Amino acid sequence: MSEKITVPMIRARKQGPKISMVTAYDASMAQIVDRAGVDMILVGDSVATTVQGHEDTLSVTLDQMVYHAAAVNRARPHCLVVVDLPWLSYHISPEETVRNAGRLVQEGHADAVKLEGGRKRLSVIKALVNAEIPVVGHLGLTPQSVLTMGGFRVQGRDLQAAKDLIADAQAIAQAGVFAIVLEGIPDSLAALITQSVNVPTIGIGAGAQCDGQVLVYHDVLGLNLGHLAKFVREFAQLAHTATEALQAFHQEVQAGSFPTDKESYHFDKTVLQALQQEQEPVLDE
Ligand SMILES: Nc1nc(=O)c2c([nH]1)NC[C@@H]1CN(c3ccc(C(=O)N[C@@H](CCC(=O)O)C(=O)O)cc3)CN21
Ligand SMILES: CC(C)C(=O)C(=O)O
Ligand SMILES: [Mg+2]
Repeated sequence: MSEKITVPMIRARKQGPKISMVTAYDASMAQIVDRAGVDMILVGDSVATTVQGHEDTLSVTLDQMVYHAAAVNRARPHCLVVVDLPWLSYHISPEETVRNAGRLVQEGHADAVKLEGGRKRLSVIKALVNAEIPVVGHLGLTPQSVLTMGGFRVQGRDLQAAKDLIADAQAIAQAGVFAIVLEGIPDSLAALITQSVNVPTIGIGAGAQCDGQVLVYHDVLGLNLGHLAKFVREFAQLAHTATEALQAFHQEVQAGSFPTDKESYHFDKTVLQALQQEQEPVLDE
C-alpha cells in the first residue's frame, strides 16, 4: 500500500508530523512494527540486553548486527531501517568504519546506520557521508559509554555539559547526519538542541519537544521483565498475555484436551480398517 520511507522524507519531517521509531531485531518484529505504521525501525544494539541477556550493549558484534539487520529486512518493511554500528566498529579509523557500515548496507540491507558520540566522531561521520551511507547521530546517555559514565546516567545536567551537547549536536548536523537521537537528557536541553539544528531530533528520555520519539520494542509492548527506565511507557502487557497463553497450553496438554480431532490429520476409514487388520495387537490383553 504505502510507499517505502526514505532518508529525504525523514529529513523533511523537521517541519511536519512527529517521527515514530521502534526497535526490531527479526522479521516477525519488523512485520508487526511495519503494520502499525511506525516511520522508522531501529535495529538497535539493545538486542544485546533485550535478546542476548547481557547487562549492557558492549558485547554485540558486527556479525550479529548484520544477521539481525538482514532478518528485519527480509520482512520488506516500509519503515526506514536504521542499524546501530556496534561498539568498536567505528572507534578505530574512518576506513574501518566505512568497511563495517558497508557490511550493514550490503549484507544487512540497512537504509542508514547510527553511531554514538559528538565532535569526537566528526571524521567517521564525514567518511560515511562521503561513501553515500546515511548516518543518524546519538547524543546524551550513550549506552556504549556505560563504563566511562559509571552506569546509565542522565547527561547534560550541568551548564558546561549542556553547552557541550548543544555544540556536539550542531557539529554532527554540520557534518551531515540526517537525524539525531537524544537520549537521557533534561527536556529543556532537548528542546534547545531541537531548535538549534536543522535535522530532526528523535528523543528517548528527552522530553516531548523533540521532532520524534523512539522506544525499545520490549519496553513499548510490556515484554521487558527487568528494570524499566523512567522514560518507558508500556503500551501493552504482552509478557502477561504470553504467560497466560503458555499456561493454558501447558494445562491442555496435561489434560489431553490439546490437540482435538479438528487439530489432527486423519486416514480414509478403509485404509485405517485394513491397517488395523494387519497389525498384531500389541497393547491389548
Ligand atoms: N529494554 C531496553 N530499553 C532501553 O531503552 C535500552 C536497553 N534496553 N538497552 C540499552 C540501553 C540502555 N538504556 C538505559 C538503561 C537504563 C536507564 C536507566 O535506568 N536510567 C535511570 C536514570 C538515572 C539518572 O537519573 O541518572 C532511570 O532511572 O531512568 C536508562 C537507559 C537504554 N537502552
Ligand atoms: C535506545 C535506542 C535509541 C538504541 O540505540 C537501541 O535500541 O540500541
Ligand atoms: Mg543503540
